[in-house]
Amino acid sequence: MARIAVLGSGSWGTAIAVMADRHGHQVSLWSVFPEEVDCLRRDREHKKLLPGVMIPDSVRITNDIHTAADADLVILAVPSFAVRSTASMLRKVLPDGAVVANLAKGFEQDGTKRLSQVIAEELPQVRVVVISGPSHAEEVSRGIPTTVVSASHDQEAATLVQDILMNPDFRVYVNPDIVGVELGGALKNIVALAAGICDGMGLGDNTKAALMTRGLTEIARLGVKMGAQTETFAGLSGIGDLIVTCTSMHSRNRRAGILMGQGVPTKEAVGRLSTVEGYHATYSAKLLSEQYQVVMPITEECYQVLFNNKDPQKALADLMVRPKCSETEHTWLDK
Ligand SMILES: NC(=O)C1=CN([C@@H]2O[C@H](COP(=O)(O)OP(=O)(O)OC[C@H]3O[C@@H](n4cnc5c(N)ncnc54)[C@H](O)[C@@H]3O)[C@@H](O)[C@H]2O)C=CC1
Ligand SMILES: O=C(CO)COP(=O)(O)O
Repeated sequence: MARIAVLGSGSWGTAIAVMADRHGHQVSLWSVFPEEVDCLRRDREHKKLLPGVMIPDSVRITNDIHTAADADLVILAVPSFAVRSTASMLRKVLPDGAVVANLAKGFEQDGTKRLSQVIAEELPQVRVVVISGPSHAEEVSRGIPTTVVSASHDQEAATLVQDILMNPDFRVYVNPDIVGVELGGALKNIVALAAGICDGMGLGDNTKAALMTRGLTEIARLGVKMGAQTETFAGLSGIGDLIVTCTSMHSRNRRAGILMGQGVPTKEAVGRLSTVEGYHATYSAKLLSEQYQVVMPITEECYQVLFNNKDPQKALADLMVRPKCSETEHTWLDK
């Protein structure tokens, strides 16, 4: 039995808390919002973000960040925009060597920092782990078999997360390639948005398969330039998460894309869902593609659609008539 502090009580935080409690751990679930804590304590259910999943009485719901102080494992489950502010609240709370596992998939908002870098800046005393992979909260909370990756520069910390969280419904692999695992999780959301747009436009399976495949190619191209291992993108946090997010109706990124493909303006579509990380990730990925001089045509077209009001039909047409190239040629336009 481990003491686990889950910070962030949206759909993913609640799902992980419920799963860990089911497997005998002592779990606390924290929210920065007193109103959210009140609702969760009253209903024992997150009616808005994870309806139908009861939170057992054994999960301690709290607004006190100090509950994280003596946890064996601290899990950050807030959206990427809130990772820095939440981590900074922990600065005086967590002891040296504490293990902090991040669940958010994205970048620092309006910037290019990976979230593990943000956490390390705010919490230099802790060991940072990233948990990523195909794992919709709606399924994990119900015990549907799921696999994820635990990645860290500190193998002992990655293995501790594996030891604590792994159970017969939730299989955890370790991977030392934190850069690749983190980038796969953050960048697949852009492709999921694009896949949703294609679905909303009524396009076919061929188009979606092409987007997913070429999307992964450009994710890996950027990732390798940033120091990731190519093989990681063929794993759970790469193609695995890309598949689930581009095909599942649980995905908020895909659902926002579907609305956009049906003609709903970008801001309205994104605003209708609770957290659409792909919107912000597109902005960050565009900056990264420029910084690392990597050609990312799907990201570029997504950026134009999301931030410059480009018609998705025109974006797709422009992708189809790009200059001829070889499928395996990765650097044909790189400087
Ligand atoms: N929902 C899912 O199935 C999965 C989500 N993720 C990632 O987990 C992260 C969190 O996503 P969800 O739980 O789905 O979001 P959500 O929209 O369901 O929940 C958001 C929660 O974050 C917290 N929060 C919001 N603003 C905050 C702030 N300023 N400071 C501190 N806490 C704040 C609140 O507790 C809120 O309920 C995202 O990066 C997402 O990509 C990753 C894998 C699966
Ligand atoms: O990352 C996820 C599943 O692995 C969740 O995807 P969405 O944020 O699109 O819902």
